Amino acid sequence: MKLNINNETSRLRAVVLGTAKSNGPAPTIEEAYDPKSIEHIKAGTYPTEEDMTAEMAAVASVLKKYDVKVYRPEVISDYNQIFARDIAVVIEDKFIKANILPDREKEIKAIQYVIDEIDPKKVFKAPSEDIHFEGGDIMIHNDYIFIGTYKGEDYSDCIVARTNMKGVDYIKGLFPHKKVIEFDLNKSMTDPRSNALHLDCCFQPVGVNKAIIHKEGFRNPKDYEFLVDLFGMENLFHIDKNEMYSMCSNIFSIAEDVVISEQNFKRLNAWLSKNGIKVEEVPYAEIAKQEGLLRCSTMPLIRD
Ligand SMILES: NC(=[NH2+])NCCC[C@H](N)C(=O)O
Repeated sequence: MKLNINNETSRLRAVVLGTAKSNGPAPTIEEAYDPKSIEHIKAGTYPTEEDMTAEMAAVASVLKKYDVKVYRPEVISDYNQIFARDIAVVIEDKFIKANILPDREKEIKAIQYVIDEIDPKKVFKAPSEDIHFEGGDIMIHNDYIFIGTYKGEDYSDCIVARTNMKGVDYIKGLFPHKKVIEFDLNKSMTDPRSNALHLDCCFQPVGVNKAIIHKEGFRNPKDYEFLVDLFGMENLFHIDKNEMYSMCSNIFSIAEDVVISEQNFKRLNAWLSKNGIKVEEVPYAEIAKQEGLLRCSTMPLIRD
């Protein structure tokens, strides 16, 4: 398989879509690693395997309709394998295994059969354990690579901060010809409305020249201003903290003019349609309870 990813929106040909099968019983509060899951565990509304499996099947059928080759992870029993995005990242023709949160370490094994189809010279793994990065924080945007990180002094105690500056530097070293820009994100282990868990929870390019953005997700206003200058204010769709909480920035592009989005994102979906982007609506509100959505549960391998 020849990998090819240069941006977030070119026509998709092959993708890994996570699975909710054998997701295991609802975790305890101690086992959870994001504040939105904790909120639902406490409220007794943590999503069921049955509901999440049905939601992911709806995504699989949209991908099938567009003739996208879909790979699913092999099922590891009682293990959360929904968020395929984070376990590796494909940039150009390289497959880079993530150094992920230890709770999620086993997820990569389940796609070894996909990795086996890639030229081993194109498969990378960071050389040391203290280099942290997850796919949800990394976005290729043509000449740029955008990376979400957290520069707070409490990084090592913060389980919602998944990419450190060593991770940023590692990616920089692999792609010296790209402009690698890091963004310092706001994190909260207690309030999901103030937690930009990954970069794709507060920002994502869409269409040809547009993007969805949550200003308050950025710790440093200069990072937000950089994106305003790059995309142009008129091309940005701003979401508020409740929309970030619903994961509005985490839709998934099949092409510059086709996205998969959640059926309840009325304001966003209307803006997309108005801008000539076809919206394939799916139900994904149960998965959203785990602080991830469509981008998080997909890992593109080949785009045009
Ligand atoms: N790319 C993403 N935003 N992934 C979301 C992952 C959510 C998952 N509950 C975690 O904390 O790891």
